[in-house]
Amino acid sequence: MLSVRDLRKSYALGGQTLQILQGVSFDLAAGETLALTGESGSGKSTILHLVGGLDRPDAGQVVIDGRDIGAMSDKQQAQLRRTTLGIVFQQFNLIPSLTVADNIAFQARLARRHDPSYAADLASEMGLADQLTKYPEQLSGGQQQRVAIARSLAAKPKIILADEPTGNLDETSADAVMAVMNQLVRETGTAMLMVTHSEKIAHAMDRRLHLSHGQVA
Ligand SMILES: Nc1ncnc2c1ncn2[C@@H]1O[C@H](COP(=O)(O)OP(=O)(O)OP(=O)(O)O)[C@@H](O)[C@H]1O
Repeated sequence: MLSVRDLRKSYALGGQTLQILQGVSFDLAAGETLALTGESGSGKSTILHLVGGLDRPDAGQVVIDGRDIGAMSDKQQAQLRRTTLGIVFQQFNLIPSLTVADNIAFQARLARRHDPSYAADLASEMGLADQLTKYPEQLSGGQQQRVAIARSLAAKPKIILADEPTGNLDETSADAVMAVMNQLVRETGTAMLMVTHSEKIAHAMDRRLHLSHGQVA
């Protein structure tokens, strides 16, 4: 479902070059869940951005569902993101002028896969049933995070890319949200690549990829 080969990425900072990824390779099978761990600054979010086509690598290859994203235009990558990927990043990127219900449906509508009853079920499993007519600014950070998770799942993607999706939640809510995410990805055969600092969450996933010094340790 996802194949990453020899991915390299550096950033220029104040006349210096920071080598962040120095040849990272891994695969993610359909339906598999993979935890991405490593110390702060090790390049975990950078990998998610490169896999999601939000940034381009210096070298290396990302193949999603058989398609090499490096060979695609920005427009083609955006199309692939809409149809194949569910993205939950640290900034939730909710649309302020849309209600919670419309935010949850947003990506599914773009992908022409909006299923109102599935979206409503997701909202209630995420504890958002009473929030559907509110706007993002009226929600807490943890509620906004759950809207972003529900939005990514509602579009029934093949792969979910998630960057610490429960980072803003207390432990009980985080456990509940992770349980729903794990159950749904298993039921629907969705693959998931998730950055986490939590041992408990990493442990509950099929496999772990630990980054250290720019490489898979
Ligand atoms: N656009 C950028 N320009 C310069 N440096 C950057 C840029 N984006 C990331 N970096 C640097 O690259 C390194 C890796 O960042 P990244 O966000 O991928 O780490 P991370 O493992 O996700 O960290 P955390 O666990 O703290 O979220 C960091 O040192 C960061 O400062």
